Amino acid sequence: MDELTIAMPKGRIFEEAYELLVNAGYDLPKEIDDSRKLIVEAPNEKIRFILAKPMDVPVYVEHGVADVGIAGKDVMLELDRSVHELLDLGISRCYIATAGLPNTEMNPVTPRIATKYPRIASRFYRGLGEQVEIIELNGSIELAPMIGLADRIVDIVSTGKTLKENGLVEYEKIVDITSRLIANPVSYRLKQDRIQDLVEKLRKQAAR
Ligand SMILES: Nc1ncnc2c1ncn2[C@@H]1O[C@H](COP(=O)(O)OP(=O)(O)OP(=O)(O)O)[C@@H](O)[C@H]1O
Ligand SMILES: O=P(O)(O)OC[C@H]1O[C@H](OP(=O)(O)OP(=O)(O)O)[C@H](O)[C@@H]1O
Repeated sequence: MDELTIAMPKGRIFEEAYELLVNAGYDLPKEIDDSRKLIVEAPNEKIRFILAKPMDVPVYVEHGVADVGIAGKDVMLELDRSVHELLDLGISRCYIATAGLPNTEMNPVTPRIATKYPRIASRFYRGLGEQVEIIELNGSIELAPMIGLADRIVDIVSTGKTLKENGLVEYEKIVDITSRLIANPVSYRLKQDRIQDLVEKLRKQAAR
C-alpha cells in the first residue's frame, strides 16, 4: 500500500476535518490533535499528516509534497492553484460577503475595499463594472470601514457576530464556502486506489 501524505489545515477547520476522518474509519493518533508537532504519522493507515496554515494547503498539494489536502473554497478561489478538487466535505460552512457602515454609498470616484482576499474582491467588483482600489489586510478586516480606511470590506461571515458587534452591515453575498478535499494531479494518477478509497469514505460522511 502506498503511503499517503495529507495536508491538514491548522486552526478552525482542523477539528471538523479530524472528526470527519475518524468517523470515516481512519485510525488516527491522538497526538495529531494535541501536540505542537507539524508532521504526524498514522502508521496503522500508512498516512502522514502535514499540519499547515490554511492558506498554504493548496501550495503543498500543488507542489506534490502532499498528495491530498483539505482547504476552504475561499482559499481555492483566492489562490487558483493547479490542483484537483475532489469532494465538497460540507464542513466549516461560511460565506464571503461585502460589508460596511450602514446606509453609506461607496466613494463615487475610486471606492476602497479592504480584504484578505484581493483576487476574490477584484473579480467581484470587476463583475459589477466597478473600478476599486483594493487594500490588502491580514486580519481584523472589520476595522477598516470603522476607522475610515475603506468604504467596504470583503470578508468571511459565519455567525454575523463580528459585523454586528462592530456596527457594520452586510451589502452583497459573494459566494458560499465549505472545505474541499483537493489532490495533486500526479498523485491522483499514481495513487488512484488510495485516493479514491479516501474519497468514497469521506463522501459517505460528508453526505450525512
Ligand atoms: N468565521 C470564519 N472565519 C474565517 N474562516 C472561517 C470561518 N468559518 C469557517 N472558516 C474557514 O476556515 C478557514 C480559516 O481558518 P482559520 O481562521 O483557522 O485560518 P486563518 O484565518 O488563516 O488563521 P490565522 O489567523 O491562523 O491566519 C477559512 O479558509 C474558511 O474556509
Ligand atoms: O461571522 P462571524 O462568526 O463573526 O465570523 C467572521 C469573522 O471571523 C473571521 O475572523 P477571524 O476570527 O479569523 O479573525 P481575523 O480577523 O484575525 O481574520 C472573519 O474574518 C470575520 O472577521
